[in-house]
Amino acid sequence: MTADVIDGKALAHKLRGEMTREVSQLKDQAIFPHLTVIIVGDDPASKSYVNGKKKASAETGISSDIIEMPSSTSEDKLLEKIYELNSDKTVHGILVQLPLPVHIHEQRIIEAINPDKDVDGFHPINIGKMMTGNDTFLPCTPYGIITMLHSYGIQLEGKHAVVIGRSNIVGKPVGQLLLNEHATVTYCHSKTSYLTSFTADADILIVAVGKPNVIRSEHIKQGAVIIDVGINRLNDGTLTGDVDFESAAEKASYITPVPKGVGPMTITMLLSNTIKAAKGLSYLGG
Ligand SMILES: Nc1nc(=O)c2c([nH]1)NC[C@@H]1CN(c3ccc(C(=O)N[C@@H](CCC(=O)O)C(=O)O)cc3)C=[N+]21
Repeated sequence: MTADVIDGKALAHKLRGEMTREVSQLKDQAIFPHLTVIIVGDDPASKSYVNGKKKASAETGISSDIIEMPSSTSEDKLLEKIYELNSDKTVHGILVQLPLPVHIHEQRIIEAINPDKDVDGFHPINIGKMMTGNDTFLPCTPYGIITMLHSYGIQLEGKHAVVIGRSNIVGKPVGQLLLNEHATVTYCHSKTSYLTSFTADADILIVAVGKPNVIRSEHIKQGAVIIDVGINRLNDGTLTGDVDFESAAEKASYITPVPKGVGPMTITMLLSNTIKAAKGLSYLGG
């Protein structure tokens, strides 16, 4: 068997086309969706992601601005900026690019963002709503993964979904969303013993480790769906995932590539959340 390749880029393109039409309708009602991205420091990878977000926003008719702050910025200074954006009625979405410099307490920053503008879906109020299955801003990468699976008609109900990785931005929330879709979910991580005993039973395998080639053909079940969330930049500049694509594709039924898999979907769901914010989702009003 050779897997069907899930084309995240093409799906992202299609969804962005639909969003472009929605944004233009909002503009007719004098609503101008606007996203503000804050980037602290000058990590080249972060800068490149932020530029991707700006470009995708512009293509969809969403205006955006990037606030660049030096890596020496104090936590108080960053909080002040967030409070200012929280009360700015022209700003619908606020995204603080992660990771932040070590002297800034990440959780304190996330909690300072108005949950109604939290287009990353990282605020504890929004995480709580996601966990209880209520309408909210879903974290972009997990939301993109679920959207991909739905769009390819992949059944989740009753399936064994195995998530490798337990970060707050990918592993934990993607497992929760799969559970909400009635999958049976197993979380694996760096301390898991006998990893292959779990991966070999996975109908759906989500790999979010951050190391190339951690999953290969021998880890997976015939016909499994493989979602590769890894983004690893090799010394020669090429981008690669966490999965050995060639060998895994021989056994899988579906597989996502890197690049052009999960990455473009992440940005697309950020745009979707920004549109939702502009339409005025209220965490009190529901
Ligand atoms: N507050 C916050 N929110 C985030 O959503 C967030 C973040 N911080 N920090 C970093 C990660 C990473 N991330 C990516 C988004 C798109 C691609 C993407 O589009 N990748 C392209 C390739 C891009 C390239 O070639 O560099 C692809 O996979 O095809 C990658 C990575 C969002 N993140």
